[in-house]
Amino acid sequence: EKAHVNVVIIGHVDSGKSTTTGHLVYKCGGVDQRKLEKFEKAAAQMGKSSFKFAWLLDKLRAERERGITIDISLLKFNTQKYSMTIIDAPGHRDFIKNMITGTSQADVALLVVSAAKGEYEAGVSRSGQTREHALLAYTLGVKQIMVCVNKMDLTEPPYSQKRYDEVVRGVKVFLKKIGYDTNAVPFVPISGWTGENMITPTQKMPWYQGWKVRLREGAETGKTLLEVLDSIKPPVRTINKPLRLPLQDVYKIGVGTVPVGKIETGVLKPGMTLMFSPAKLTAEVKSIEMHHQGLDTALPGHNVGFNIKNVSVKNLRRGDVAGNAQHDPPSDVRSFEAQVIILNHPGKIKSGYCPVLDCHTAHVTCRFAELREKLDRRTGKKLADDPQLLQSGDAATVKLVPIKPMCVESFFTYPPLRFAARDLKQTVAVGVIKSVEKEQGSKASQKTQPSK
Ligand SMILES: Nc1nc2c(ncn2[C@@H]2O[C@H](COP(=O)(O)OP(=O)(O)OP(=O)(O)O)[C@@H](O)[C@H]2O)c(=O)[nH]1
Repeated sequence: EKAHVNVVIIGHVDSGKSTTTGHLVYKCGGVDQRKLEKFEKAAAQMGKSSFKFAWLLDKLRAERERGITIDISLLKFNTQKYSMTIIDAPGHRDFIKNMITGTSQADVALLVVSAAKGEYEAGVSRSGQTREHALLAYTLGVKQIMVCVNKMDLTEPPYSQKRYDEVVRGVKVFLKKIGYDTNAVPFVPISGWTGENMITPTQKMPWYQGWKVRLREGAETGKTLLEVLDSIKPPVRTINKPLRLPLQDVYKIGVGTVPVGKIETGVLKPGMTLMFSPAKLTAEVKSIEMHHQGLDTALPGHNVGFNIKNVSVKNLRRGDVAGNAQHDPPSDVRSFEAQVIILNHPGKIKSGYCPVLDCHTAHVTCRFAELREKLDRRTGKKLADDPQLLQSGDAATVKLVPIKPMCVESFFTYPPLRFAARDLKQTVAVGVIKSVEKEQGSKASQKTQPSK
């Protein structure tokens, strides 16, 4: 079986995320041929002069949202080495909440940047989303990123090396500032629309020698996007940890209740008794499904749906976390200590500030109960105790208190669980949780430093 990778597609509005993704899914995809033919026919009947990949993706999204199937596998494609599930991340500002939820589940990010005249500039401008998405991805722990420089057919002149170099230079500068090792970040010039360098190499950009082309001795062109995706490092899965499965959604299918989500740590098996937090419910797993197939064992990274007994769909919701009732079950927290970086806040933040926290799949308002330490953003060293105020650019250790029950874990014990704080329709802070004070009063704390 191929290793499983979750990839989040990020980038400015209209950079071509849907087109590029639709193209990959169409050519390498997890969609069966009959369905594709149906869509192609429908497109032709609607008088579309050509088959649009973005349109295909919309249709697939709609099918998924109708909730007939219990998993979210429709947006899936295969490279030679990996089975990739695409996590949707709409580029519109108001949808950034979804993007955070998506990113917090991703193993790798694919940043789509348009090279078309004016579009690259808009994307990296102050109001553009290119930087914000990349910064969020990094802070939420997605340390592998690849960049496709899209719409190369629209540069002036078309397929311009000069324009490509300009875009790569600009993107490298801000990726480096964010913290990415830009020597390890592949860049691929593509057209998601006409297909150059997506699946097959092109002669239209002979100047493109690609990323680590030495791996392909004698190659005349660089790696295609598909080859680059194939060359990512497989994600490290925390299989030996207790189970943590944040719920993405809960469906009622027939008489059953079917929660859906991605396993972050541990293993899920039929017959297991689960504990849900903060719902404080237990239930037995009847069956597990992924990509329409039954599973005996589901592992970290798997996006699964599972059938449970004797729990009504009303009692569970997105943001709940499932764990093994017999092995360090999840529990809600009274408070937690977090290391945060303030990104965008027009004024000063004082204790008592209440943004909404997006952590794994939960969205819960949390109070900045105490500002404990101000830190050096780069080194993490303490600059001052008990700061009165925090503002954009500051890093700090704070105590947070959720205003309603919420299950979170320390980043050190459960690295995939990261968070972002939102207010005023923007991301005001991002961070990792250092320790939690569980509802029963037991304090779980780790003194180690966050791994980079
Ligand atoms: N010529 C050309 N057009 C493209 C290319 N990629 C995307 N487009 C067009 O650019 C527009 C935006 O593409 P989308 O794929 O919808 O962009 P998106 O990033 O998913 O947009 P949002 O979901 O709104 O953030 C559409 O009209 C596409 O047909 C490309 O490589 N070449």
